[in-house]
Amino acid sequence: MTSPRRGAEGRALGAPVASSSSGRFEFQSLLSSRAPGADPTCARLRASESPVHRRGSFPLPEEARMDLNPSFLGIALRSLLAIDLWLSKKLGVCARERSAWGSVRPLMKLLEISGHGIPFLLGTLYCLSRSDSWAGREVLMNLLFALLLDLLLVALIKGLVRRRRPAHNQMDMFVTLSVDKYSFPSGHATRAALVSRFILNHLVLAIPLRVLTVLWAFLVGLSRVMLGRHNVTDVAFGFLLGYLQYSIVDYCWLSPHNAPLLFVLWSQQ
Ligand SMILES: CC(C)=CCC/C(C)=C/COP(=O)(O)O
Repeated sequence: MTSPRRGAEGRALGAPVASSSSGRFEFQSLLSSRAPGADPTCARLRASESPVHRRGSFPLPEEARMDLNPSFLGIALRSLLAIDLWLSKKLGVCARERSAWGSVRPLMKLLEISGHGIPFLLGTLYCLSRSDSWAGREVLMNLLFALLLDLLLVALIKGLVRRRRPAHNQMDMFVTLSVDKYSFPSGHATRAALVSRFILNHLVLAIPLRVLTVLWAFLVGLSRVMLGRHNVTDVAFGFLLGYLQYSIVDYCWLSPHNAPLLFVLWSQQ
């Protein structure tokens, strides 16, 4: 086995793990591409920049490890991305009418509408206008705040990340915003996680209804991938974001005590 000191010299480190049969092919190729011989310009720069080299010695093993870490992270991220794309394509079985599960597409589109922002916003506004109790108004006001916060955060992240929707997606969605051409994170998944956590915390429901609420959120997320709208990671991150958004709403909970003006104004409508 190569000693760490010898490993830090570059080429020599890669050589002993050259065999792909040893199961270390990627590791070896990673080291080779990092080796001074692989890129002479880079090698010169790295050698002259290294404080250890200036002292006329070899880099310490720790330094070599730090140098390699970003590449391991890069490889891990690229692998995750490749798995994500492969799995998302495999699961996109309702992306088109003639896809393998094309006949289930209408059901998936129903789930899509059930998690859309418009029915939730209109429904909350309607209930607010009909509510005659302060307690009910307080919960609905916070639900409205949660839905608006969700739209804002998702639009912000989609605009920043700008990940394209999967190539197999058919862009035939019901009312979208301009950022909805991007897919990360899934707005349906954030809303499903946020609303279901909100419902579970503020409505007194029998166990079967609580289970149904969680199942609905899960199915909304799954339908995004099956319809080919999203990759798996868009939905997974969406669930996480929606879950965290509820914590923000809970922390900033609006009440007649901390936002009296809002409640007075609304009751005068
Ligand atoms: C127009 C309004 C009020 C909301 C847009 C809702 C929408 C279309 C979100 C996109 O969801 P995905 O990111 O899951 O595709």
